[in-house]
Amino acid sequence: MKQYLALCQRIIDEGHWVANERTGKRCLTVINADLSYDVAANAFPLITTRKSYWKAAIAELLGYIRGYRNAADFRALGTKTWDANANDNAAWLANPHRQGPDDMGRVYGVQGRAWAGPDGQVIDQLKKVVDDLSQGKDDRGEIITFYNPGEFDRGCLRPCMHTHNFSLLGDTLYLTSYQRSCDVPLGLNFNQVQVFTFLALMAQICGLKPGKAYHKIVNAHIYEDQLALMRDVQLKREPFPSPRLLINPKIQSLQDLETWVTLDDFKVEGYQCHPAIQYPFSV
Ligand SMILES: Nc1nc(=O)c2c([nH]1)NC[C@@H]1CN(c3ccc(C(=O)N[C@@H](CCC(=O)O)C(=O)O)cc3)CN21
Ligand SMILES: O=c1ccn([C@H]2C[C@H](O)[C@@H](COP(=O)(O)O)O2)c(=O)[nH]1
Repeated sequence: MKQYLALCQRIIDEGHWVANERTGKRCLTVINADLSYDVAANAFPLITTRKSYWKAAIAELLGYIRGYRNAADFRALGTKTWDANANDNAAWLANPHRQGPDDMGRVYGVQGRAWAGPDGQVIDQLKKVVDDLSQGKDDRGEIITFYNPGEFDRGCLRPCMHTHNFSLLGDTLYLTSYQRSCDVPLGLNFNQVQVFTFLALMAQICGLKPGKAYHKIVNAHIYEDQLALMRDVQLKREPFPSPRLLINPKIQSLQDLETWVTLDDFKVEGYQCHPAIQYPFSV
């Protein structure tokens, strides 16, 4: 939690104002942030200086793991976070590749599970990594990347957290995740949960111990209409200790994640937080 607050404070102290054409808003911006999470110690990086809707963040992760491309499927899992990008973005609504209401296009999970190869083959990046790690193998290329410039025109948004690189040292699993663009008040609250949970889940289904997760962010920003709430409300609060994440131990395979797992299989223990803050969301 301290590293999150330190990043927010750094943006306020050192940030540069950058105009963003896509949203029409200005963002207070810094370049480069390195966060890390101790998954071995189960220090779940939930924001405590406001109420965090962590279940929605895990629902997003589950949707990516399942290769979903439709905001309705994400809603069925328990999150509305893709509704606006799928349905309220003028450029995407006018895009001939959009397949009707709620379609997000070939984003995140589609690239992770069904990357289109040059000869028509479908490449399942996640399954390759799970199969290798389950056999104790790390070929130094255990990478799942959603970043496919050849198909940017087929999706509603370019992936923000775009690459997850797993590593093995003995029977301990590590994760390094890369993010090109980060909405620190809203997105990072979710992305921290996702990096942590992705490592915890992969270790569990591959029969490994979780180690540390490293989260590398390039452009970290606060939108102009979020700034006062962050500076004058959230940053004035004292953080509480980290809670713990409990994952149903019956989750034992990728197939389990694809078929029966729901948000009821995740619990948070010891979460103490300050009241909710509603930050404006930019589409
Ligand atoms: N501008 C922007 N910021 C983002 O963080 C973001 C995007 N766009 N587009 C794609 C996804 C969608 N994400 C989202 C979307 C909405 C919330 C949000 O509204 N969160 C609220 C309430 C969540 C709830 O009630 O479930 C929050 O207070 O955290 C968070 C992340 C993250 N990504
Ligand atoms: O997982 C996510 C997804 C999105 N974001 C934020 C980062 C930016 O504020 C917007 C995306 O806009 P771009 O113009 O494509 O950079 O969404 C996030 O923080 N986390």
